[in-house]
Amino acid sequence: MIQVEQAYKWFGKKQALNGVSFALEEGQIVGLLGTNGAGKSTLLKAIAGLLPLDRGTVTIDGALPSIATREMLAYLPEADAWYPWMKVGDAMRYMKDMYGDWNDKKSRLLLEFFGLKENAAIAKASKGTRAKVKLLLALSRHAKYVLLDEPFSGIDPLARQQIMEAILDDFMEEGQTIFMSTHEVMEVERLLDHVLFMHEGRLLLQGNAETLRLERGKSLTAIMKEVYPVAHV
Ligand SMILES: Nc1ncnc2c1ncn2[C@@H]1O[C@H](COP(=O)(O)OP(=O)(O)OP(=O)(O)O)[C@@H](O)[C@H]1O
Repeated sequence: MIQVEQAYKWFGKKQALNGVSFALEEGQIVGLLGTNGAGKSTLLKAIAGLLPLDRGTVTIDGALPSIATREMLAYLPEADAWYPWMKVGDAMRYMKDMYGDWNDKKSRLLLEFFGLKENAAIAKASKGTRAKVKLLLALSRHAKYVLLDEPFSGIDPLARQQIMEAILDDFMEEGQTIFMSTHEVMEVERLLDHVLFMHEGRLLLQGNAETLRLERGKSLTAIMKEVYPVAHV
């Protein structure tokens, strides 16, 4: 279980997290939805063990973020995570060397699914192709928790749908938890088991997706419009 309790983070005077608390059960697809600057990336980095909180705690299966918890987490960052000279195959080998849970068979299937070439230079690839490389690198690990920060950014809408369906049907592993940030609630609505709505460092609403839909008699997309201050949607 990923547990976040009373998380606070400041960057100078800017407060990025303002008392965020939640717990994520295993085996779920969780959406982290929110406005620009809501604190989504900051929260994911704190869980990934890349950014210390100023106050509060993150625990992963009861342990504070450390080298050991990083082994349990695959993290897809918003920024590119490879050296500029790397080809797709170099990035795959780099991740294989870094993480003992790299799954060669799955990485081959993902390579084929995304239509990527091992000898293609990543730096010269389109934004959408680079997003696919990042997804390949994150999903090829046999990690219990997969953190995806804006994973579909730059990928065209048609391909996004196919990728989401493939993640759900073919690439998500038993018991794995996928926690992903996105602005596109309508696109991911069908995928999500659980949802967190963030705004200006706070959680506005969170819960089981189906329960929220039943309680409020509307889609997550409509709920999102309802919970966010109009000027910021
Ligand atoms: N390294 C940093 N230095 C200074 N301010 C930062 C830093 N990282 C984040 N912030 C600020 O903290 C706030 C939260 O940023 P964060 O990137 O977590 O939001 P986000 O929800 O991921 O936004 P977006 O959807 O636009 O990517 C923003 O106001 C941002 O400008």
